[in-house]
Amino acid sequence: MINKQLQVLKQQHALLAQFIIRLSVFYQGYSRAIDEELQTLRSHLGGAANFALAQVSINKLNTMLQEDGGVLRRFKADTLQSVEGAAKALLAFTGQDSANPLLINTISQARKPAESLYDVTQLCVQTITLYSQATNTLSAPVGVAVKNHQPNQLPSPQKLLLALQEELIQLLDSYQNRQPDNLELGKLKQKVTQGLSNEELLNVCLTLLRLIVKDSMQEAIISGKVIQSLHHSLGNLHQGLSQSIEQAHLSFSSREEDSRTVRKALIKLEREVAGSDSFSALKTQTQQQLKQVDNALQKREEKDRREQHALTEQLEQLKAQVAELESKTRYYRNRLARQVATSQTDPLTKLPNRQAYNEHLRRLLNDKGIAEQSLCLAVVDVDHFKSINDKFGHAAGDKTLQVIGSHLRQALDKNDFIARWSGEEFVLILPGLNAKSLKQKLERLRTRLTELPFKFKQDRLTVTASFGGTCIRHGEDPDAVFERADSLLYQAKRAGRNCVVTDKDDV
Ligand SMILES: Nc1nc2c(ncn2[C@@H]2O[C@H](COP(=O)(O)OP(=O)(O)OP(=O)(O)O)[C@@H](O)[C@H]2O)c(=O)[nH]1
Repeated sequence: MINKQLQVLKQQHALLAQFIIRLSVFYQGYSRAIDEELQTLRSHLGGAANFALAQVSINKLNTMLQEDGGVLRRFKADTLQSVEGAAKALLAFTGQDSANPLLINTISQARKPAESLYDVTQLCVQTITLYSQATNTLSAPVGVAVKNHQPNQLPSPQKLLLALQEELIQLLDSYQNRQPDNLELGKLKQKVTQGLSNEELLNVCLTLLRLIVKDSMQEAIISGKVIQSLHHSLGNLHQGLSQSIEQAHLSFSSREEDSRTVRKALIKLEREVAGSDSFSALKTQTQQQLKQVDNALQKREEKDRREQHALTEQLEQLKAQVAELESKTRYYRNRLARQVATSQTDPLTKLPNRQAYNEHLRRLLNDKGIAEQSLCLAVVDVDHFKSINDKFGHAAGDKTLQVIGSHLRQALDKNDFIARWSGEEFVLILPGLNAKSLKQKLERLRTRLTELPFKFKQDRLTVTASFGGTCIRHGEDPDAVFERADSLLYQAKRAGRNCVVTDKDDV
């Protein structure tokens, strides 16, 4: 019986020793004091076991674990709070899509009390993953960064870089349009579209800036020359006119002088007639005086002829100078008109650009007649456009944009306005519509677009677009209207694309 009891005790002792070894392995490295105490306990229980000392050691361990339990609970709560804070900061800083399941899961888990340390560790790992996703997105080259369509939730640095990229492409396009043989511009555009690191992007900005400065200097020199030449022509014209006026004065004085001579001869004749008593003497004197008058009149006639000739010549000269001036101002006016047209036209699609859109909308809003009727705005964005570029090349993408742009323009009414906003995005200004007719009109445009027969290499493809449309409210800021239309477009994208979302739609 005692043997059996001894046997059981030995087994329990071995089990306890094994448990303590496992516990030591588990806790190894957690706390030096606990590590050492567990080692002491193991030595008390090994060989000829000393249970009294083992009990002392167990009591010490008990107290240590109790204290550590409290520390651990506080640590767990603090860590959960930090994880939640970090996830929220991540959301606010990078504007990560709030629909990101990992982010939502992390925030909601961090709000609950953790069951174990493993939960906390897992949460920390999740948060680190989110951070690394965010830093990857932020440091991705601009061209390959995925465009987030929710305008208000775009990560700000990324939003900035995308906007910069779009601006650069537009600028490069307009310069390429003016300087089609400039190979450097072509290369720069290719680089920007393919995606650049921040440093490369800065270099492109710098190159473009130099180009713009050079161009403006040239423009200034040309304008200076034109103004100088206009000034010169005006000077000539002024001189010619002054000469004509001076000539007219001289001619007037000389005419007066001649008239005086004739008048004198006539008075003299009159006196001689009155004082003469001999008919033959009177005849002789009269003949002499008349000869003098005739001479004076002949001289006058001759002078008149000369003056007439000089005047005609001067007038011819003035006419030529005025014609030259006219042609110079016409040239300069046309040049300016061309510059304005170029600066307001998108070089790829030949549609009005963003600047033209801003001016057109401002004009409409200031025009009382139009402002009183309903004015609507729509933003159109080609769906999955990137995949066209990726599959068929950038040139095919360009062609697609040209076809879509010209198709949309043709499908619009006379008073409607279309501009290329940027990339694959167009903006429409549609007067005289209400919410219902706006929706119908956009639906018609959307359907007609899907019917366009696109052929890429051998593939026949349907290209679709998403539409966001809204009516301008009285006195509303144009930027706010655009933002609203853009966020409706975003809803259309989220609803699966190839659809129209207007103000009162529930998606
Ligand atoms: N060929 C060409 N591509 C352009 C031009 N401007 C912008 N892009 C490209 O258009 C693509 C737009 O891609 P995303 O913003 O991801 O949009 P998407 O692929 O249309 O997708 P969703 O809008 O979400 O349906 C980017 O790859 C740009 O590089 C351009 O003038 N010509």
